[in-house]
Amino acid sequence: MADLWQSAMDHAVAIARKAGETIREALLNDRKVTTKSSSVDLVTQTDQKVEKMIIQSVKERFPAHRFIGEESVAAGEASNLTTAPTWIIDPIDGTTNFVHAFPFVAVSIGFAVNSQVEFGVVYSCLEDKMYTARRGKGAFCNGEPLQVSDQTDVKQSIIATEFGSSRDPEVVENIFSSLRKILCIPVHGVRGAGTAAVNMCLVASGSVEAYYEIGIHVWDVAAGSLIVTEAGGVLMDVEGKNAKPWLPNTRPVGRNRDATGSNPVSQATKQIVKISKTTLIVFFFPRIAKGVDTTETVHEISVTLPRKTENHPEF
Ligand SMILES: O=P(O)(O)O[C@H]1[C@H](O)[C@@H](O)[C@H](O)[C@@H](O)[C@@H]1O
Ligand SMILES: [Mg+2]
Repeated sequence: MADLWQSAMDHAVAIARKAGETIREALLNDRKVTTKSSSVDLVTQTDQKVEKMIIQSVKERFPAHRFIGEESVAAGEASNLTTAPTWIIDPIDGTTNFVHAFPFVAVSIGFAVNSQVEFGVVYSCLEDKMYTARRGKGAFCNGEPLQVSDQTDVKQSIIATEFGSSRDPEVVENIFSSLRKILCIPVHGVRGAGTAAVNMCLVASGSVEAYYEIGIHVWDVAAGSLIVTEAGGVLMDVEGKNAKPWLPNTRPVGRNRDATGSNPVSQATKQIVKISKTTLIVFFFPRIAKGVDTTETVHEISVTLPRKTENHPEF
């Protein structure tokens, strides 16, 4: 049977490549930087230009499709995922890298129908690496199949993470408290490419065993989530259930907090230490909405294990 979404996926790959060219050209010129939610949450005209270019081109080809784009949401558009075919776009994932010419910058395009990601495309444009995944058909980098690491000892692992763009002391404290616990497992190392999408592709490639981040958006992870799962990884929430990080507002953090009266980040870290004996991890803390304190809105943790399992271990 013909694949209903293959032509959309082909279009996503082509437009991501074109966007990458625009980004590479822009790197040769001055980059005008402004800020969004904080003084370290950067945006450039290239982010906006690339997003417009992608949306325009998709609209011409697929006029009924919908969009959630990082810069459109920043400009005031709603970030609602319905059952309709929806393109979830981060035109430049790793804007801070782009501003500083740090060499990991990605175009991330996820495509969801009925709240399920059908394909994901992450183009790491300075490395010229095109990561793709189609639901049920595997994950690839430049056409080569991807497989997550088969390492099962967290003490032999590299964990990827990012520090995010909040400098709120409580958020920073949470980040360091998690990091300290992870380093002291101990793990071989902690790394960060500066882009959530590339970090997830590094999990899919088996270059790092796990990735976690506090305060992430749907456009950062929509494409990467499918690339990870199609490469054999798993996304899990705090309770060890399959997480769907592309769905906003799945579980308010307030409940996690209220349940135990303690910080969800340290709870999560305890669980990681628990599960680290047999598994490796990715966990996210998606932000629910703009302008809401991350420490209050941390609501979900996803975990990636090196091997896909139907029944996740009990935590
Ligand atoms: O570069 P953008 O698209 O702003 O995405 C970044 C995200 O906002 C940060 O929280 C993360 O730390 C980065 O890894 C993302 O890539
Ligand atoms: Mg971005």
